[in-house]
Amino acid sequence: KRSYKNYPPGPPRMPILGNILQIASQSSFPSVAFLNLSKKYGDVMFLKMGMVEAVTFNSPDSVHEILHHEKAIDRTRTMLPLIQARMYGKNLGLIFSSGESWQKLRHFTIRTLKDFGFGKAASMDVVVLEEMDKFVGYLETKMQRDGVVEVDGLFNLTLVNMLWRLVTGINYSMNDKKIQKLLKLSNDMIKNTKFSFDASATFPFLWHLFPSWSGKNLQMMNITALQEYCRETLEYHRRNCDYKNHPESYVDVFLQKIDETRKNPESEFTDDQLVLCLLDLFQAGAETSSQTLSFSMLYMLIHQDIQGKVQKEIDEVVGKGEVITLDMKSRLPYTQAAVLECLRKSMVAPFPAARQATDDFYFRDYFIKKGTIIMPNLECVHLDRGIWGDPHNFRPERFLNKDMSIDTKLAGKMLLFGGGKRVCLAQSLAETTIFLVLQIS
Ligand code: HEM
Repeated sequence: KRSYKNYPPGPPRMPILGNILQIASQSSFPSVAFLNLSKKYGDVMFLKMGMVEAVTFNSPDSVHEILHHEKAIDRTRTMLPLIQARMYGKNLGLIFSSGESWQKLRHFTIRTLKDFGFGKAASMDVVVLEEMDKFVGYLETKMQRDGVVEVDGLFNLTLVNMLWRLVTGINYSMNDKKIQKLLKLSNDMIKNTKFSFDASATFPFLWHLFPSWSGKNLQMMNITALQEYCRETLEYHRRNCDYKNHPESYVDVFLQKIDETRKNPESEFTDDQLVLCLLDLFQAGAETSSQTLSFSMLYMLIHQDIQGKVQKEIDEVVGKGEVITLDMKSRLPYTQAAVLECLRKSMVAPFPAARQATDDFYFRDYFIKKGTIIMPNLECVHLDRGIWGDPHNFRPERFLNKDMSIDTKLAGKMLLFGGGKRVCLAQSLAETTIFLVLQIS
């Protein structure tokens, strides 16, 4: 029998279910449920969800500390069958991989994408403006034809195109049926994976025993289709591009690396790794930014007065017939503040992909056992009264100093992109595209 001595406090556990019912009774959003429970049990809280043992962190200090903790860097691939299947049962890719292989691939990916203009003002301006041109054209046609557009997922393709031009060199049209289907599959997959209550995580044996009921069949179908698409992309480049002499994208440089290291059985650069890196960039890149933009659009629609102030500032700075570019950012402080407030309020990923304790350790006076799932609740930071005063209000002015400069200290308190060594590798790209896309829309 497990002894829970010195573990962080938490609600009493029921046999088999653990704390699932207590969590579900609080809210269908785990981040809100954890925050509510933490008011009674403390900011660092032990929870059992079926077979999963987790520690959640629900205050800005504890979240910050655990994100940077050296024993909480690894992800949880080994215990989640869905993630295992996604990674062909190996330690592959960028999001769920760990150890030296993850470190090398992360480093390679950041460096290579930067070489192709990732996050650089001049190249991002061009890519974003071209894609937004296509987007606006698509919107106009759709409005003329149907009279309405659905905002959910509206930005997905535009954002994938911005990213995919750097990653693969491919540029899809807004009406491309194949990419639309893949985006839908990816979207469905993310929506169907609710970590805390997902049978694949909490009761893996149910997932295997009842593949249809538990959603296993559907998830596996989606994941296989996405993996195949990434493999086709790789093969297309191998057959049709002069990647050896003129690499024109991340995929081309990766293929060069595969060739260079082919004789080394320990090499990180393999076909499966490239498939997983593409899959990770595709899934992480499309959904998060797109959801953030959809929410931002909603906030702007609800707060017409703020939208009016943003428009006025843009009209004063950007001349007639001129297009907005990143170098104008410093002359648009109110607009910057409004974008920051949109980012603070939208919080589309309240939990980073879960991490796992690599070893036994003590956090404050609490014992955390090797293998425990680590769940920092990022949302609690964005809702903290101590930091924001009135966190539930939409108020861009909070980010402005008296002299209309941005309060960078306050902006730095946001944790939308996680933190520590596993911080989102595309933070600057995401912030840049969101700033430009919002202003152009
Ligand atoms: C608004 C947009 C975005 C948000 C809110 C977001 C948020 C996050 C968060 C919270 C994490 C986990 C960090 C941690 O564990 O501390 C993460 C990781 C990651 N994100 Fe993003 N992200 C966004 C856009 C993107 C884009 C555009 C890409 C693609 C280029 C991307 C690629 C990744 C990858 C590959 C990781 C895994 C990094 C690692 O484990 O080393 N993200 N992101």
